[in-house]
Amino acid sequence: METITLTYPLTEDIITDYARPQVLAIGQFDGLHLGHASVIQSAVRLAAQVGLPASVMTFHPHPKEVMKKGDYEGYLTPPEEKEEILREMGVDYLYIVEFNDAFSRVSPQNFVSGMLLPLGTTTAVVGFDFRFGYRGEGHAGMLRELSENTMDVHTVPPFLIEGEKVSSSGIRKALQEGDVSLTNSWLGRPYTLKGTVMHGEKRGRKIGFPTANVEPSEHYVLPAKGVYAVRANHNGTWHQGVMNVGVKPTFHDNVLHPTLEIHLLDYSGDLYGDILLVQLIHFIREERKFNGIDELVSQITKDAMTARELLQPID
Ligand SMILES: Cc1cc2nc3c(=O)[nH]c(=O)nc-3n(C[C@H](O)[C@H](O)[C@H](O)COP(=O)(O)O)c2cc1C
Ligand SMILES: Nc1ncnc2c1ncn2[C@@H]1O[C@H](COP(=O)(O)OP(=O)(O)O)[C@@H](O)[C@H]1O
Repeated sequence: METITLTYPLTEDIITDYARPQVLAIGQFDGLHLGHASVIQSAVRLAAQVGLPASVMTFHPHPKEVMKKGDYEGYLTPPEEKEEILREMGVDYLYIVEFNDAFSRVSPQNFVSGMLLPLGTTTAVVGFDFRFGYRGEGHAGMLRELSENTMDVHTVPPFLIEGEKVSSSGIRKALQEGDVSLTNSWLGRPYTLKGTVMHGEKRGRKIGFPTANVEPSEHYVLPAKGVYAVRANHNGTWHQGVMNVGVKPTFHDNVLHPTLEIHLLDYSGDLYGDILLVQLIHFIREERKFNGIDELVSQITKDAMTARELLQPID
């Protein structure tokens, strides 16, 4: 898969290098959840049927981040992770359109005539609720007409789980409520965060539970405060672990921003400066204020046992 950053209007170089007949799935696709996967898989299937490349067009930064609407909570899948997932899905070209103030004002007509058609899009594949162009005035039903019938358009129906429409907003809400089970079932994989291990207060090792403090590498949607069973990948090896997302009320008052701390169950070594990929597997309990270190340690010991029981053995 090749990743290409696009700006509007397209440059002559981009058109020379990338204009070709292609099947293009278009969307924000934050989360790449099962609904998004069904749109992208439709594009990959259609492309294979007609012998054309399968492409995906997405937008970065997230429009809500740029428009500063105030309800922007972060990414479920930052660009790098999106790229990895799309590569595995068999996508040939990933176009990342730079979303900025000027792009937000491009009309639906100009998006089609200045972006989709010059790239050679023969078929556009979009979700049922796809909106595009200034103020989201464009919708799936307008794409064919705006292309003057030169583009085929496939609209993919909502993906339902137990009668509910899988959506990025539903996943964000579930994560912020600590509902790992719904999050992972709608994503079709465990929610994953990536970050670097930073120095903390050095208390963990003294109480028998060293915890790697993970500073997220991107502006992720953070899970609710609480304790989770996790799997963590360090240099290609998966470990079982138990993570606290919180403000450590036993030791601190008035901390605003939660930190992510992971105790790996069967590990000892130096992780500082290293990258961990952390998969949320189960929610265990809410964070609490304990009456002293002994109570906290006895609870963390129980949490570690619970995590061990909840996590499947790793092959
Ligand atoms: C599994 C687990 C559960 C935790 N639960 C709580 C909790 O409920 N309340 C709390 O104040 N701190 C909790 N902590 C955070 C500990 O207070 C923290 O790991 C310890 O103070 C070490 O901090 P340090 O890594 O900055 O040295 C938890 C930590 C772990 C690993
Ligand atoms: N099983 C383990 N799980 C997590 N970190 C570990 C483990 N064993 C050793 N470490 C190391 O210990 C550090 C955490 O120790 P801790 O005393 O909590 O210090 P800090 O407050 O700086 O996080 C980790 O960053 C890592 O380098």
